[in-house]
Amino acid sequence: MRVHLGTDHAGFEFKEILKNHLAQSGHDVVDHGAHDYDADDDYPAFCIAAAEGVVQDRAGGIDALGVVIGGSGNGEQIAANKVRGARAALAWNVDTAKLARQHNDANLVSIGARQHSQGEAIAIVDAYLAEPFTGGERHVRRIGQISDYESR
Ligand SMILES: O=C[C@H](O)[C@H](O)[C@H](O)COP(=O)(O)O
Repeated sequence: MRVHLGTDHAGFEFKEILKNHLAQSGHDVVDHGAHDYDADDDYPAFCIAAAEGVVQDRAGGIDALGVVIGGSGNGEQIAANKVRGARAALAWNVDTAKLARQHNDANLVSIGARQHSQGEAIAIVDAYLAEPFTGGERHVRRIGQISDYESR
């Protein structure tokens, strides 16, 4: 699977670790930055670029998901969700990561790197990437309602 990554300084160290982990797991990783540590950088552009990559890939039939990372994951989720077609979920444990795929078909997950040990955060991302959308009628209906609003 292709995995698009975006982070600010707060998630930079974890992003570098995650990038290696995902590559070793066989994923095709696209790093949208930050490419260098800068304590004054801003998360929106990195997260928007990651979300655009996911949406464009999926529209082209490529199996892709995204991970946006920051201190809390809050701003990163907000920024990613400004991209039309993005559904970014803030996951704060393995269960919420799985539910983001099962119920929401979330095409990005947002991680607060300051909220977890690196091992916990990797487990959250792995759980998110591995979990399929159930395709349940009620979930499809609800996601459709959000998409309808987005396209109006
Ligand atoms: O929601 C935003 C993220 O958590 C940012 O990573 C965080 O606000 C960065 O904080 P600071 O600039 O104080 O390192």
